[in-house]
Amino acid sequence: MTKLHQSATALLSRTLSPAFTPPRIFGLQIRHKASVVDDVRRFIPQLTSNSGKPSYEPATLSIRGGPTFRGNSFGARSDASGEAVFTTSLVGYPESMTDPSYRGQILVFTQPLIGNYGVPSSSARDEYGLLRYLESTNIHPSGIVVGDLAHRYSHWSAVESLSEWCAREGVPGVTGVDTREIVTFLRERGSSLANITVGRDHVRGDEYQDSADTELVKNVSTKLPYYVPSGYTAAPHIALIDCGVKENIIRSIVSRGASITCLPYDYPIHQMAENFDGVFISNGPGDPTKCSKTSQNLRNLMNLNHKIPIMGICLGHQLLAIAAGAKTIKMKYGNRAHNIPALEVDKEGRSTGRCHITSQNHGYAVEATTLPPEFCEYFRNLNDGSNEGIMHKERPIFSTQFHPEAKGGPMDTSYLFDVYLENVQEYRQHKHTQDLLLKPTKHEQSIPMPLEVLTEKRVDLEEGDNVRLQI
Ligand SMILES: NC(=O)CC[C@H](N)C(=O)O
Repeated sequence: MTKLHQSATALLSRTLSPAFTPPRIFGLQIRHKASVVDDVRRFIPQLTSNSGKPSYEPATLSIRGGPTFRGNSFGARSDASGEAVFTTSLVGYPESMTDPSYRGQILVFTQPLIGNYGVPSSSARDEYGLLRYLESTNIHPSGIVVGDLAHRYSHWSAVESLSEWCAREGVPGVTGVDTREIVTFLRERGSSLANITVGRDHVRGDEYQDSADTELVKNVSTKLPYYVPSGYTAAPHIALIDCGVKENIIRSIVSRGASITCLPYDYPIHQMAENFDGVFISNGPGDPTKCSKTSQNLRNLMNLNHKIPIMGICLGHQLLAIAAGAKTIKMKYGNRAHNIPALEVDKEGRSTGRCHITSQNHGYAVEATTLPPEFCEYFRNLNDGSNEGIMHKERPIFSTQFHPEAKGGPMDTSYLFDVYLENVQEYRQHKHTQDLLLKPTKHEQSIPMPLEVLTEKRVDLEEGDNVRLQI
């Protein structure tokens, strides 16, 4: 059993160490200043007209080389194009729609009634300054398809209807179509490009745009580093490579007592790693092979620093696997659901007997057979046998295809954040001991502040950025 497996087992039954009790004092964090990317062009086609008022007109969903489904529009009066994918999740449409990993896709919900509990505030923040209800500030799919849109909604947290929200965000929706038939087609044929047209029929010559052709990760990643404090003065400090991070990933880390600096997806982390106690790679949209800058930086990091703990989720998992030398494939129609069984396996690939119900949203997967000998599979999908996680056999490095931070659940695998922070704490103690041995006079306070280090070392920060990034 590796150390990671041992600590995972131990963590299932134990409570967190006092160092990780939730903080009580919280500093103001600056994510809202540094990470808002509203100057970035969304991947949606030109709006035909967008009054901000919901449109209820005849609308179509047409699949390239496949059928056209006629229904009615809701949300924005605009056309949309993108890869049509489906999710079988029963709840959590506001969270799914604000997951940056859906950027540029047309999202079909198989749960027939969508919108019945409305949409919560997109500006409410929690004690960490993180969005309280949503995974990012914007809707990311280019269009939404539902069987039966609920015009009336009821929930204590709702501030608007699904249709009003989509209209405000410039995202069109189609309702009144048979989503069972759409999904049957997508399962047979695989995820396909599709168009939504509002107020008119789809005509020959309407182009199908493939969001994979755009720089998806670049568009959703933070443009500048920003800092999210945990509230502790001497908290462990994590470098999070933001490929389109979901708010609840950040929350899952800071609520466990570590502070985070979120870095742009192409940040040369290997040049900076000694300033952090751990590295985290987030989820994100698109094909992982298109994000080669990030996987190259990770490869350099793993070559240079043999001890730093690393954890990745979803796209982060795929990028870590690529950095290690493995290959990824495009799946036929992907896995998007909140109830997918992932079996834990040991170094020899045998079941440990532990199976978790997991939340997922991905169209690519790591080919476990291509992993180098120093890595092994960590979890495996019990439905289709696809890879669900990898781990380094000796070093504190692991990643999962599923989402341990899933909101609103299932929470089965949230213990993996505890495993990661345990690794971080251990590494930090090791670094501290080394420091004392090498430089006995060094005091903890001399650890450079993230911003000092970032502004000093990052050459392409623009003048004045450090002013915006006051901590
Ligand atoms: N949720 C994610 O990070 C998705 C990863 C990747 N874009 C995929 O579809 O496989």
